[in-house]
Amino acid sequence: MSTPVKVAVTGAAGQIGYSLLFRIASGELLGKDTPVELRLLEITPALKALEGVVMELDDCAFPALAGVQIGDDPDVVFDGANVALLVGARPRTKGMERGDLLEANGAIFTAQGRALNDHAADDVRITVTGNPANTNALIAMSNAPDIPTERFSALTRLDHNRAIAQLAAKVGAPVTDIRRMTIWGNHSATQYPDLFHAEVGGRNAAEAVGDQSWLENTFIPTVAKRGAAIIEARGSSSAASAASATIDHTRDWLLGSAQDDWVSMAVRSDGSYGVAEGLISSFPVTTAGGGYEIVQGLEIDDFSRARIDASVAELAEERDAVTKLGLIG
Ligand SMILES: NC(=O)C1=CN([C@@H]2O[C@H](COP(=O)(O)OP(=O)(O)OC[C@H]3O[C@@H](n4cnc5c(N)ncnc54)[C@H](O)[C@@H]3O)[C@@H](O)[C@H]2O)C=CC1
Ligand SMILES: O=C([O-])CC(=O)C(=O)O
Repeated sequence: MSTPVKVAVTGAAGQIGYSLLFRIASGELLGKDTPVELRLLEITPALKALEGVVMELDDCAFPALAGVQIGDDPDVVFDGANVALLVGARPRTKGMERGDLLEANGAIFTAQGRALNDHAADDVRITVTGNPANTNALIAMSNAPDIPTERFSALTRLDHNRAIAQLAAKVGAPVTDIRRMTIWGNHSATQYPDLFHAEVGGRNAAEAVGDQSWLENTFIPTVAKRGAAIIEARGSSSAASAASATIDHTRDWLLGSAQDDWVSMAVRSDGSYGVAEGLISSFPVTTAGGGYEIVQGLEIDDFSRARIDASVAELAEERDAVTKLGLIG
């Protein structure tokens, strides 16, 4: 058997962790033939619960699971990590926006950015799921000067998957018919799910829908506010779907995404589409060989421009707020 890939997961005893760990261990992240060593980080009071989760992982006798280590010290848990899934953070509750978590969760990502910088493997790739995900990724990246900036990403794949599901239901097509969905901007209520470049069975999705009012007044708010709707219905924030999207995002990044399609990832802006350089903003990207490229050359009309700009403005505000808090230099 080859050397196990070390996959670190933070917040491993939480709701998302409870779904995510089992899917990684069963081979859904890296394939059933790639051995995985899990490195699980929690805060000290949650270690006992985490021990219980590890007992359950043992009890699954997953063939690809080569080992599990747990701990509360990121310097130890991240040692040699090839992949880091930063999930651990306080989730929002009813009535909060994700941005309300900036201060509470920001401190976590300074410490974890530093620990990754000093201890992770040279090829580490980092996915931030913990909210506010884009700005937490920015904080981690800013505190890890030795890790190339393109190794940091934040999760907007859940929004992307939600947008696919809503569109598929509207046009009565299977989700497999939908390609080239894009989420632009922040993983927040300002995000812009874009139907003008998406396709249904090869046809432009906005044309296939043929209903600008639905697109504007139903589709965009439904996708953008889906997280709040789940909290309202379930009493706690989305977990299994967030774990599933974390797998989709990271698997596609590591192993490559489908030809003739693209995925949405929040990555460091290089200035593409007028998004201020340095912000972690969601773009359409293609992935191959463990890297990504922002899809270039899409025409952005005034409707889309205004929505992208609004979400990017919010990201700039979040960046300014965490700069004031001293979380980034
Ligand atoms: N980007 C996205 O699409 C989504 C993001 N989320 C976010 O993911 C995060 C986790 O959500 P849940 O698992 O539901 O929350 P949870 O509260 O069930 O679990 C979070 C876990 O993180 C742990 N934790 C807190 N501080 C930590 C630290 N410094 N190091 C390691 N672990 C730490 C907690 O002890 C807890 O076990 C939240 O911020 C939530 O808002 C949730 C859904 C979707
Ligand atoms: O809405 C929340 O707080 C959790 C989340 O990020 C989502 O479900 O998209």
